[in-house]
Amino acid sequence: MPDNQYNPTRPFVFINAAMSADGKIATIERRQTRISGSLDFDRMDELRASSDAIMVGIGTILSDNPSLTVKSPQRREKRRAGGRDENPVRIVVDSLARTPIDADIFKKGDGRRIIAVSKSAPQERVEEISKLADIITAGETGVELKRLLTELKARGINRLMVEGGATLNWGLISQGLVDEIYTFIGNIIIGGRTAPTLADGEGCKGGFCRLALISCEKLDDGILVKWKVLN
Ligand SMILES: NC(=O)c1ccc[n+]([C@@H]2O[C@H](COP(=O)([O-])OP(=O)(O)OC[C@H]3O[C@@H](n4cnc5c(N)ncnc54)[C@H](O)[C@@H]3O)[C@@H](O)[C@H]2O)c1
Ligand SMILES: Nc1nc(=O)c(N)c(NC[C@H](O)[C@H](O)[C@H](O)COP(=O)(O)O)[nH]1
Repeated sequence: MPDNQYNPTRPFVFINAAMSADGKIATIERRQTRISGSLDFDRMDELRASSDAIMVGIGTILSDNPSLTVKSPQRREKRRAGGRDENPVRIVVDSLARTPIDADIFKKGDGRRIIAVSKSAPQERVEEISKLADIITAGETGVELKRLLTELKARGINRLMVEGGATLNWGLISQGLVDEIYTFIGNIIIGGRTAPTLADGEGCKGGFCRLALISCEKLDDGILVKWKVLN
């Protein structure tokens, strides 16, 4: 799998997501729904194990409370044998430092965590979280994603997996900061006008983000589609 080590300013960035046949990644209540089958979860685990870091938005932490750990003991062992932590660095884009201190990303698994905040984050929350994670401050009110990625590259992160959600995906795609997108499309319809999709945010007003198809294959009871982002 390619790494854009030729890009000196940011890591190779790919988004991995599961969506329903109607393009939703969760319900209107933003409740997590099982879309993937076991083969897709295993593929996702391999992607986690092959990445230097995994990034999510605070919305995903608050609704799903993911641990973002590598599940397979063999894959964790392989990472350790290669001199790396058994889990990739876990990163939350969290402008106001709202990540709960009892979140599973802190409670489960070994490895480093980074919480990316803005200058508007309350100081006492930042201090509390800094006991559990490194803090990167980038931006005045929201996290400046381009600056954050530059900082991550400087810290040795060359391959970054993004696991949503809809707002963070949009932020990265709309700023031309994504190299590839992998979507598992499952055999359910979720529906709902306000249910999150792969990319929400403001939406394109002109100039759409163009993609080139890398591959498309049947997996579990759905399909896995891989795209290269042309920008
Ligand atoms: N099916 C899947 O593969 C999958 C994966 C992850 C999440 N989800 C779903 O996505 C939903 C969460 O998505 P969401 O859109 O509510 O939240 P999100 O996870 O995308 O987090 C968005 C938040 O990140 C913060 N942020 C700071 N700076 C930002 C910037 N520059 N750009 C974008 N965001 C920035 C903001 O507080 C923003 O509200 C949940 O329902 C979850 O279940 C599904
Ligand atoms: N790939 C994927 N398929 C799904 O069917 C689904 N519902 C999610 N939802 C996103 C969720 O936030 C995480 O991807 C993990 O599924 C959480 O579990 P972890 O404790 O981190 O392993 N993701």
